[in-house]
Amino acid sequence: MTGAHDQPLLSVRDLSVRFGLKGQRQVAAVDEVSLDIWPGQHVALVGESGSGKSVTSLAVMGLLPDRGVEVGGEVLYRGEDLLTKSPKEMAGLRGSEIAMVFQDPMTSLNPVITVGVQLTEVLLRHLQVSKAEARERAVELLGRVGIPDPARRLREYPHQLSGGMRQRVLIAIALACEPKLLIADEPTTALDVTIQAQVLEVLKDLVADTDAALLMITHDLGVVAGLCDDVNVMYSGRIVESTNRNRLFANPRHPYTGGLLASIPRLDSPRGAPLTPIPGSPTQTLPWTSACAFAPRCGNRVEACTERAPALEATGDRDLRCFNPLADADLTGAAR
Ligand SMILES: Nc1ncnc2c1ncn2[C@@H]1O[C@H](COP(=O)(O)OP(=O)(O)OP(=O)(O)O)[C@@H](O)[C@H]1O
Repeated sequence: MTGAHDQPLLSVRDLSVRFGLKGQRQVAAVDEVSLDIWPGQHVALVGESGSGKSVTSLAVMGLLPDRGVEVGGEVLYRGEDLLTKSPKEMAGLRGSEIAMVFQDPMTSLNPVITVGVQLTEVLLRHLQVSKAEARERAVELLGRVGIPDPARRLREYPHQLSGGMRQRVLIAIALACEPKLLIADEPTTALDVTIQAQVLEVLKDLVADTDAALLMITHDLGVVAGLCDDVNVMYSGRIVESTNRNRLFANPRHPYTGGLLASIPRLDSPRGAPLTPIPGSPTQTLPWTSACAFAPRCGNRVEACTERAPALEATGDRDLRCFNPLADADLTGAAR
């Protein structure tokens, strides 16, 4: 593997993940997904529940189940395809090169092992350090993620910590070995709104301190705003719009992106102004094979949308999968 900055750190090429046995009905959870993350870059994968974000991250981490799943395409990490690595090789990369923070700290942390043991375990497995050095580093890490009295907290069990603290512990564990790539899957969804902001701040600082690249997986474009350089919007397993954050926020072109943006609360909107939800639900999708999956919910729908699938096309300042995109800064087109 090379360490050069002349290639993306992670390059996902035409990834597809199908659940179900061959020859039987298969569900395409992820299809035609391509994205690049350069060293130190922060990239978001955004979409509603069930759009395939988590499955994409599990494929990158080599954590999909062995059976009943068919994975296609390439996941190039520093130019080497992770999909061809053995489970042992992937276990070696996880934690040291690529780490992940999951949504729910209660299920990611082992409830019967102290926080200290869980944190030092990672350090001992991946770094050439003694037990005493690992403990010292664990105390330092807990301090860095803003946990008061870290030496005492190390002796505690996950249930003795608040939700926000548990999520900070998970961030500390993920960044313990200074991975080059951190994948954060809805890291603040399970937390109260005020705690969410604090935890995001901790994550942002630590990622910046360690110069890690970040893949942020979220349904919330608000989370993306202060954190990510590039944004990939996913709908029903495919990327529908992909561009730089500022362009996406100033001028969403896919009606689904427009809908996502219109549904986040804004500080500059008048008091009491209603939010505009995207009509329908993600269950109202059409198969991508013969239509645009978003068509049943789309206010910009034209005839072609239910006749054939739009391809993801480079349109100058972004990649877009849409027959009738929104005009400049038109946020109203998504809601009918
Ligand atoms: N083990 C599995 N077997 C069958 N289908 C699965 C499996 N895991 C996920 N799926 C399906 O894949 C699709 C994408 O799921 P995924 O969890 O990636 O969505 P998501 O966008 O991350 O949503 P959420 O935010 O709710 O986790 C869904 O339709 C889901 O039902």
